[in-house]
Amino acid sequence: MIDQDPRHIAFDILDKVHNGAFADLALDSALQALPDMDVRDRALATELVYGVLRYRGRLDFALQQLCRKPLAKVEPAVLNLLRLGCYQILQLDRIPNHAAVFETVELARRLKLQRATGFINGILRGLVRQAAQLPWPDRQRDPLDYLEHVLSLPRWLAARWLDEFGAEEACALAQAMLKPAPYAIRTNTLKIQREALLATLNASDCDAVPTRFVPEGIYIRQGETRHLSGHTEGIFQLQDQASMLISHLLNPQPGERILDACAAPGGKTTHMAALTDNRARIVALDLHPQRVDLITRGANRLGCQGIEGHAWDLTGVPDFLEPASFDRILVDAPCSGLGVLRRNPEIRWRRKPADLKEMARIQRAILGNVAPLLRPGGRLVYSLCTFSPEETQNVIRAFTNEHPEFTRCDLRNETPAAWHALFDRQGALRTLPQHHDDMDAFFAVAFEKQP
Ligand SMILES: C[S@@+](CC[C@H](N)C(=O)[O-])C[C@H]1O[C@@H](n2cnc3c(N)ncnc32)[C@H](O)[C@@H]1O
Repeated sequence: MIDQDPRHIAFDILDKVHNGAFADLALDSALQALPDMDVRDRALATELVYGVLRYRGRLDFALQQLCRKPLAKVEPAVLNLLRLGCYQILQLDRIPNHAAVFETVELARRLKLQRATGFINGILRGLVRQAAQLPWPDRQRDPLDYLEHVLSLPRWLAARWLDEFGAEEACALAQAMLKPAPYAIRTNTLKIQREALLATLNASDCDAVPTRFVPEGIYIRQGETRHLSGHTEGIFQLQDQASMLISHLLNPQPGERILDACAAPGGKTTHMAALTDNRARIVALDLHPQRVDLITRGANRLGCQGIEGHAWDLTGVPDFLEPASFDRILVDAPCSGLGVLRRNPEIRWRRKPADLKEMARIQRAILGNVAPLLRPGGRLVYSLCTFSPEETQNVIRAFTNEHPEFTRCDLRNETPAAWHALFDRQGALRTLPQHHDDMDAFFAVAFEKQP
């Protein structure tokens, strides 16, 4: 029988993440394999995985106060056990400290790490004794240390955010990125209207409210939707509100030919199909063939038509597509993902400073290769779930220098006044969770090609 202990499952997932897996995918597949697992145990396993990954910086600071050798020298499995125990002691009120210590040591035994049980027991018991006296850095005196050790950012990222936003904003952003992401869904307007879906959800166990900006968005404040038949029937799609804004900014129209350049898993492709009432022809490209399959499957579930998927690496010229043959192009580019740390908490530990320049290089190549495909007078939207200057303003500057036929649009001129707080002074979209209805941090800019 597979072990249904939530701490054991959390440990396994953290181990997989340490070896390169994505936490959300690894956790989903582990929990799917255990359909009979108690709902509270599933919630605890999820909380432990996401909590340890989000708070790792804070946990490691606390553990280092109790551990004589540098944590980097502790073997990874033992360190993950320590983090699991530490998270329960420092962050979870509902678990008594003695239970957190006992369960962690027991788990070490079950994992055949007997040799480390004394070490783990000593550190966690020391932590329980000293938790109230840990020397946390002071936010006013040392914001960089505070961002690193209290708000759990790797030091290079803490230093960047401090530089980009100033201490107060950097702390507000880092604090927001420690919270669980909101549970947002997009009404599939091909099948149902938002009011009707809200009524259905609220008549079940959910507490559902409309999103503030996007007309088809819904926040589920409490309850689950996965078990509802509506998911398999395709009446909604899990999607963040910021991500839903992007297809609106492209503004696709029925009868048009649209390129979704980096389309998988298809959240925005299927949204565009819905916005055009299935009357646009959408070419959806992605690097990985198996990810193109996700677009097709999503489109089938949601009843979307007119979508044609192809695998293509857009750092090369897509010579199978006619120049000037698209009315609109969306480049929802691969990026550093720093705007979605709440959803993919392992990203904060995986990203390295050099990644930002490398992502920018790919983004510039993709934009350069799709530019000739847009017809004169057509519209291109470049969007990202990040906000680093390398991937935003630097890429845009390089693109407009190399392509003077593209002019930037001020998105405030074409969107409802209620949305204007979402745009910067140049009219680019810049959402931040601490300011904008708890949305993910997205960036988007629109261009028009000279007629
Ligand atoms: C931000 S995700 C797209 C999300 C998608 N637009 C949605 O809303 O569901 C970026 C996508 O770009 C794809 N990608 C990465 N490198 C690429 C390349 N060189 N050419 C084409 N697609 C690429 C990735 O596989 C990934 O699916």
